This record gives sequence, C-alpha cells and structure tokens, in this order.
Amino acid sequence: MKVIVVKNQLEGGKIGFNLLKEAMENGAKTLGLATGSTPVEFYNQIINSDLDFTGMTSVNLDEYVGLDGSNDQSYRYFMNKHLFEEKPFKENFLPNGKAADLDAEVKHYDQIIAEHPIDWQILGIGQNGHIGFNEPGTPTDITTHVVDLEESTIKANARFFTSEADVPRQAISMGLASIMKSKNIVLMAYGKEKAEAVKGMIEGEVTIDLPASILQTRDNVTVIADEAAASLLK
Ligand SMILES: N[C@@H]1[C@@H](O)[C@H](O)[C@@H](COP(=O)(O)O)O[C@@H]1O
Repeated sequence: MKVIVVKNQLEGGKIGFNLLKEAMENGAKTLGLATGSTPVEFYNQIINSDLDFTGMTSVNLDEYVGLDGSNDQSYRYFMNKHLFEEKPFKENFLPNGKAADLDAEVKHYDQIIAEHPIDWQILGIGQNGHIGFNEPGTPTDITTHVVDLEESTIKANARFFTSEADVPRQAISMGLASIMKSKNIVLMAYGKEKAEAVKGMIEGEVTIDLPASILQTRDNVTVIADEAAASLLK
C-alpha cells in the first residue's frame, strides 16, 4: 500500500484527481465511485477540470434500501448533485434502493459490474473500517448483497439526516470481492475519527473484523490520508 499524507481534504482531492487523470490517460474507462463527505473535494476537482467524461462509465458502491433518487439522502441524489449534473458521463450505475425485489436487484447489479469491470475505484472508509457498506464480519468473497447496517454506522451517518430514526437500516452494497477486482484503488480518509480504522487497515492484521484491511493483500492501492487520520501510524 502506498500512503500519501496530506494537509487537508483539498490537497487530498487534488492528488486523487491527478491519479485519476493519469489512469484515464492510460485508458481507464470505468470508475468505481463512492459517496460520503470524504470524496466531495475530489469530485469538485473533477467538476472544475476540463477533463472529458462523456466516454466514461461509473459504477457506484452502494445505496440505501428504501430511498429513491429523488430523496435528498439517497446516494443517487448525492452523486447527481456532487458530480453527474456538472460532469456528464456516458452512463452512471447505482443500485436501485427502491427495487421491489431486492434479490433480483442484487443479481442485476452483479451483472452490471461483470459487464463493466472497474478500472479505477475511489473509496472512503467507515469508522469501523467498512468499505462501501461491507461491515465488519463480511466474508471477503462476497459480491453485491443487502446489508443490515451496524448501529455505529447508523450513528455516524445520522449527521446527514434530520434524525437518527430516519437513517435507513439496510443498504445494497457492492461486495468486497468486486471491489478487490478493480485494477486500481485509491482510498481517502480524513479526520481523527478515522485514525483507528486507518491504523488497522495499514498496520493491523488482515481480518474480516476490519474489512479495509483486506486491501493489504493486493497491489495498486493508494491511501490518501490527512495528518489527523494518519496520526496513529508508526
Ligand atoms: N457507505 C458509505 C461509505 O462508502 C463511506 O466511505 C463511509 C464514510 O463516510 P464519510 O466519507 O462521510 O466519512 O460512509 C458510508 O457508510
């Protein structure tokens, strides 16, 4: 794992953008995208660039069950607002959180991922070490699945909702096996709340108790962390 320590999210966003640009110059066509506060500056860098994305495909990590794209807390809404409305892609895929048949949606999303192998994946990390919504204990060979969110994740994400009770209890998430297939992975982490998870991911044992630690087992992973998130590293 390559670790780049940055001063703040703006610097991290710029470095992430340069890595993406290089990947696109080398032929990357399909991006794996993430939501949350972490990639917002990175998306701003894309929006403010003159890079052309009209030939690009995106496949997002996850979506809350029960929210449709018009709900301002859905990840579809987030992506539209922070990226897609400003920077048109050829096509953008997210799981459908309102699907009547979730099992069918899971299969459908796996099909989408199979048809659009991810060249370059951006990730954030949860305070408990989750990536996408692959919570601690998730098997590493899992593909798309419906997740019961952990209490700590519901609490951490409650800041985006009017109240904790409004946070959906389930999500559809791309699985660890699919994330690991991406040719390149860039994981960003900002703030002291992420410091324990970042330390475990980089210096701890590889364990399903901290899903991001699986990234130690492969090449082409870059971690961009600010000083606070990197503060517990040796
Ligand atoms: N499913 C998302 C993750 O993809 C994201 O990485 C994480 C961290 O969010 P934030 O970047 O807001 O700290 O939260 C959510 O649970």
